[in-house]
Amino acid sequence: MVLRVTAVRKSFGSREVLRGVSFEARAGQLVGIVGENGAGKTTLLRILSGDLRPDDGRVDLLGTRGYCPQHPVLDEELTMRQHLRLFQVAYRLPGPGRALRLIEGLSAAGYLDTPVKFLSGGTLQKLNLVLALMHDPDVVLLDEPYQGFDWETYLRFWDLAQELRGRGRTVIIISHLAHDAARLDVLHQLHDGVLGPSPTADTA
Ligand SMILES: Nc1ncnc2c1ncn2[C@@H]1O[C@H](COP(=O)(O)OP(=O)(O)OP(=O)(O)O)[C@@H](O)[C@H]1O
Repeated sequence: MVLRVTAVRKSFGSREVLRGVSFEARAGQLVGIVGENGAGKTTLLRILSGDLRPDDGRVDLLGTRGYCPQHPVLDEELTMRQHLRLFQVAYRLPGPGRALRLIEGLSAAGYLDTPVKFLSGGTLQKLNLVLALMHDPDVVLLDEPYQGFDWETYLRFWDLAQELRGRGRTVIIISHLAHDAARLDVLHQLHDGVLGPSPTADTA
């Protein structure tokens, strides 16, 4: 098991958002987590990424992780290429090759030298996604990764997800839409602070 989440609890003040979330994911699995607005999906993903500590419970994760947050954390003044360089150093990668191939695959190479403040929402999201994938992590945590993508890019995203899966990566995708169920191996629904099978999932 690459990822094991056991009885994770998290409250904000008196609001109990996660009330004992448990699930497991294997290498080469595409796992979806859906739930209504405010259900706690982002909170759960932040805990999996190590960005937020749970009040109780544990997360066991083998290998490296890549996190694509819902709201990109980028420097407005820097270009795409400068961001890739910063993350290349942070991840200790020998070169930008994989990042540039990902950018190319998402049809964003034309914006490499554009400062982030001038990028469209969809292009910004492409950069956000590439920063999570460029070190080819074992576990990929994606918070609504295709928001703002046009249809072509949305399809390319799913090709990319399948490619990661084929190479044994574990991909956790948060969405508030259940219509991607058929593309996933497992679909969980976060409801009332716990995970259950989604009523629309038939692929588990
Ligand atoms: N840092 C925080 N401080 C206080 N409350 C928070 C904090 N982060 C999240 N919450 C609350 O926790 C609840 C779950 O929020 P979260 O963002 O995890 O939901 P979500 O399922 O991702 O929602 P959406 O689909 O709208 O993105 C919400 O009621 C939110 O207001």
